[in-house]
Amino acid sequence: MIKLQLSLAIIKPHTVKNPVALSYIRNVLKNKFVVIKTKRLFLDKSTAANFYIEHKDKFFFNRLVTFMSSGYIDLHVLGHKNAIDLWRKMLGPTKVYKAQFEDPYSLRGMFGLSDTRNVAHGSDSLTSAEREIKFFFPEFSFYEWHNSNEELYRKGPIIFNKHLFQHVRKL
Ligand SMILES: Nc1ccn([C@@H]2O[C@H](COP(=O)(O)OP(=O)(O)OP(=O)(O)O)[C@@H](O)[C@H]2O)c(=O)n1
Ligand SMILES: Nc1ncnc2c1ncn2[C@@H]1O[C@H](COP(=O)(O)OP(=O)(O)O)[C@@H](O)[C@H]1O
Ligand SMILES: [Mg+2]
Repeated sequence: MIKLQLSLAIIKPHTVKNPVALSYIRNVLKNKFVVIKTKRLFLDKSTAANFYIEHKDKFFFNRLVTFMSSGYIDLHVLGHKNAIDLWRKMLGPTKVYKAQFEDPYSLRGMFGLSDTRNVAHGSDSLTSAEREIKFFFPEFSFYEWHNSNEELYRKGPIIFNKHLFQHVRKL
């Protein structure tokens, strides 16, 4: 038995504004993952800076923070037995030319505009997934997830609620 792992996906502002990319990506999320939580936010600069604090000394930090607070973002907590690696594999390489050259049908290969505007974010480890989910969903209980919800989502039955853009238990 392999338990569902959680990852955080963030659909970045330029993608939320692109109906073709957004509907393609939503279709992937809905069909390949269990979507546990979804919400749309407009970040202010200081929240975006806190989220990306590990990059504070990089040359691209300022443009990254400005970009991430330039429009709505969609947050999705994804469940899958291999959620972290699978979502990052679907994203493809961080840098747009590398993505286009090495993995043209990855999401970044297809929809990336630049190294900053590279479609979406994905947690890169178990530790960062937990930090990032807590960052945007402070009410999310990891205790409850591990002790009851994980099994309920894994064994089902679940249905997809398209208004919430979440899978929910079928009662
Ligand atoms: N000090 C720098 C500045 C830029 N670059 C690289 O140079 C390329 C072009 O970057 P940029 O000017 O940032 O492209 P933009 O189209 O302006 O994209 P964005 O602002 O969305 O990042 C990118 O591969 C970037 O990683 C770099 O390696 N070192
Ligand atoms: N060389 C770069 N030039 C511009 N922006 C960058 C560059 N590297 C990373 N970024 C931006 O910072 C974000 C975080 O970087 P990083 O954590 O290294 O990549 P990833 O999102 O693939 O985990 C990237 O998704 C991208 O938006
Ligand atoms: Mg990263």
